[in-house]
Amino acid sequence: MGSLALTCSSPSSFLRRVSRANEPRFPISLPSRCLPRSQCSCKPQGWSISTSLRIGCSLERAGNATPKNLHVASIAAVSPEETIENSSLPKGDMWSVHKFGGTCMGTAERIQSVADIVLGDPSERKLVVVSAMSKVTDMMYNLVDRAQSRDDAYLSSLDGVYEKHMLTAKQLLEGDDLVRFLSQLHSDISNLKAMLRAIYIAGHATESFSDFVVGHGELWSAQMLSYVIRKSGRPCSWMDTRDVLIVKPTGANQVDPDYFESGKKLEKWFTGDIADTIIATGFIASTPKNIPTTLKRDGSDFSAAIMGALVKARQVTIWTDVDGVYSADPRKVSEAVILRTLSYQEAWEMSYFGANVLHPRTIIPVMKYNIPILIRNVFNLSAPGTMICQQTGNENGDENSLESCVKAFATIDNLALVNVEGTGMAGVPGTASAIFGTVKDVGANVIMISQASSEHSVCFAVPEEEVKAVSDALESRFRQALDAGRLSKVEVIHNCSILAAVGQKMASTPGVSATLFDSLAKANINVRAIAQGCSEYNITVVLKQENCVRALRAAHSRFYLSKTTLAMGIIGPGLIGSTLLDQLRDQAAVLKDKFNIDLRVMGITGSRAMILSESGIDLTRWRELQKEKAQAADLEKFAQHVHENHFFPNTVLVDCTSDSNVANHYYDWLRKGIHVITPNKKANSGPLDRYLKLRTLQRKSYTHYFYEATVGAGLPIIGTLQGLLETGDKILSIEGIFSGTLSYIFNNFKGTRTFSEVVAEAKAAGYTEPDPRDDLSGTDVARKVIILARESGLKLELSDIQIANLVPEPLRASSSAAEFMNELPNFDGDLSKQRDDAEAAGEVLRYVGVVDIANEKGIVELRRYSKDHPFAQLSGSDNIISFTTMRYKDQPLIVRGPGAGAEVTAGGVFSDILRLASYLGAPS
Ligand SMILES: NC(=O)C1=CN([C@@H]2O[C@H](COP(=O)(O)OP(=O)(O)OC[C@H]3O[C@@H](n4cnc5c(N)ncnc54)[C@H](O)[C@@H]3O)[C@@H](O)[C@H]2O)C=CC1
Ligand SMILES: N[C@@H](CC=O)C(=O)O
Ligand code: NA
Repeated sequence: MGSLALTCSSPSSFLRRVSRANEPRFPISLPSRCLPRSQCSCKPQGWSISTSLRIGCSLERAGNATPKNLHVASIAAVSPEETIENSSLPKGDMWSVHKFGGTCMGTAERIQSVADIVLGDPSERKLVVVSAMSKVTDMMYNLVDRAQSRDDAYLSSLDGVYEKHMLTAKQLLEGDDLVRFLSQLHSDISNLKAMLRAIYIAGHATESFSDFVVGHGELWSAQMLSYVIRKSGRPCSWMDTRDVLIVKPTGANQVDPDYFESGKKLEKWFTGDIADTIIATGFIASTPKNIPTTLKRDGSDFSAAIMGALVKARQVTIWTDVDGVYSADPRKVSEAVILRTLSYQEAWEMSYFGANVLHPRTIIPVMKYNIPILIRNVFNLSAPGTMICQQTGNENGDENSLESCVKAFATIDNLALVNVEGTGMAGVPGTASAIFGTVKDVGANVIMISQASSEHSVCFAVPEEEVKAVSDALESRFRQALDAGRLSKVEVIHNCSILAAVGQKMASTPGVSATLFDSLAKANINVRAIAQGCSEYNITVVLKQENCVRALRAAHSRFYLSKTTLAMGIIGPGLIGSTLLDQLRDQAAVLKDKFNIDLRVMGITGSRAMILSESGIDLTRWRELQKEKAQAADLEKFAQHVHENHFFPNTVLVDCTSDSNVANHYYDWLRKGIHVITPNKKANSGPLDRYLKLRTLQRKSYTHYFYEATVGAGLPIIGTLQGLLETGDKILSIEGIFSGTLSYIFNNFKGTRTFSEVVAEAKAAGYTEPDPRDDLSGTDVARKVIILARESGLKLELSDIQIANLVPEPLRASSSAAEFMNELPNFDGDLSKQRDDAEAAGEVLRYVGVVDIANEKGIVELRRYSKDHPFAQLSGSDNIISFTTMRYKDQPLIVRGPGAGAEVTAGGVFSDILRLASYLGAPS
């Protein structure tokens, strides 16, 4: 204790300060009035007046004398800012402050790397703040805990602490340096042993005892590093920040720096012979009474920021083990990116929301002086890091783009929402105060608050573990109001999370919240509460915890990447499914690069085996993987994996089977927010009530169900019909050749060819259903007729359709498709005769389906058409569908083209997938 503080803003605070700073060691008497500065002649016995830039005088203690009395010459009004402004620190070269955390100081090699970083940049003066070696602070706290619980193991733990530093020092130092360090270490350990023994006997450690013990980690790490730097020839001083940093406890495990006192102490410290490189201890400081204390947990960053402010550093660099601040927690969002810049406010908001950035209190000291903080990775020097600074200009490119105004997303889990509701709250002053007063009385921390201006309800979030006490207290506080009905309820919604979008420019950019909520709606996520302060640095939404990661991914991808990501599960890798997978493989890169659409197949399941992936199956190898890595198929597990266990917010299951059991799941999937795309006709042509339930659900949710390929494969049949209906046209009838298989068969069933021969050809070409009897029986066409009839508003069941069945009666019960194909040649005669009769009349046979809207019926039959009719002109597997409507009455609207086959069908499914992507926000 060498100097007294004589500056303050008022005589009374001066009195407090001097007496606090000096009692009980330096009893002083003070004049009732101070003289003007020019008249100062104070020189109490045993003290000298030292030069000071700030005030008329400050006093230095000479020798061991204690001042008998003290005459204060002047009192200047000096704020802490001025204190720092006028600091008499070495002027000229700028200082930069660097802080290396415990991980950076974890081993001898790492300490050496830190030294190399410091030595590698001779450009300016450096004040390097270091943490204890990793885990040491925990070890030290553990020592205290053990000692006060009278556990003898504190002694062996202390040996462990000694051992760790001794071994590290031996790896780093040699000769006199090593001897000096080890002797200091030894002496510190002996003192600690005595102190811990006292704690052991007392069975209790005061906070200052405990702070004194734990602070040793920093003392040792700082000394070791300074020896290492000196060893390389660079002059280096080391600073025990307990000699410099003065902090005042504020309760709640926090301290406030006393810049004024600290500035003075620092100034004093600099009067010695100080090198241009200083290694300082993080975390530790002294109280105004000179008692060792700490800046509390994670205090080294704070130390660096305070030192930065005290020396008016050009920059404070926080060295850590990540490349910088991410746009979202990279463990939850694989696409999270490192942010190049953040404003102080943004960094502040991010830290509040639990992002591992900086403690908000670290930002305060540097923000005051506009000192930038750079976060850098000690293990990756090539990464530029994240700069936290005052932001004015257009740091991220396009000032007005949504991407640049939302910087990052953060989440807080394990919250509960409390909703206090009732008509008796509106217009009653004091209700909010009574509610939050009650919450305060149980000591709960309110994380966010939302109240609509109708004032009928107040809702707020508190940590889950505090909600029981809060709701009990509210119920008891408002018992009378609840009984009288003025309050209707105190409701608790458990298992909630907060998602916050953070960004300073949100304040001036319209559409940010619309985009955020749109992304959540599209991911089928329900928002329970919303809060946005006037500062608009963040928009906070509360949602169920189980949706939180998906919400985070949806919002992040929508804003940050502006990329539409879709997690897909492919069910039924048969002809269509495998062709689709190959098309996806060939097109994925183009979609990603040119259209910003990222499609990931997270799983493929057949009826017996499935393969799953966390980040997307390599589609160049999916067939091999199916052999090597497959597990037993389980559709529930499959859907759950694709939906939940991935990094993408939007999920689509693509059903490429013809299985009605798979179709039975659509309702449940849509309800869970899983989009469904399919060429499988079973859902839309199955039981009418199931169909209507499914479509009702689809219409009222944001979840999509697309099935273009169920009719006419890739031809735009469903889309055309929907377009006509949605724009107000009225459908009169739909008539056409809906079966690629039957079109192919009758287009080629000419001359002397047999029916069975042409059927085999259609099957080989991939036009038929898995069992060709579905085509020949007319069932497949009837299903398409039903699909179009229902789409047009008719409520028909499959059994309502009259169908001409082409499967010979005896083969309808054949056990397999293969057996049927074997037997079919035996029944060629009948159809050959029908064909020959038609040909003789100048006509052709065509298998057609009709939706007759006026008569509310569907027909599927084999008809004869003259050779110049459009239906007679088809080739290959062409479908032809003619829509007669009020607008297209005289000339029907006709869609024609190949309506079956692997490529065109898979292409139709693929285009549904892209339609979904564009509904979800991909550029159209
Ligand atoms: N082939 C075509 O030209 C067209 C076909 N479609 C429809 O596409 C769908 C697929 O047809 P294809 O690929 O030709 O049939 P496919 O028989 O070649 O493929 C179906 C696949 O689904 C698998 N599967 C069956 N049940 C399953 C289950 N419960 N779980 C998982 N996998 C299961 C089968 O093992 C098979 O791999 C059918 O619904 C069909 O109606 C639609 C338009 C045109
Ligand atoms: N088997 C069907 C194909 C798809 O629906 C057909 O032949 O048209
Ligand atoms: Na189609």
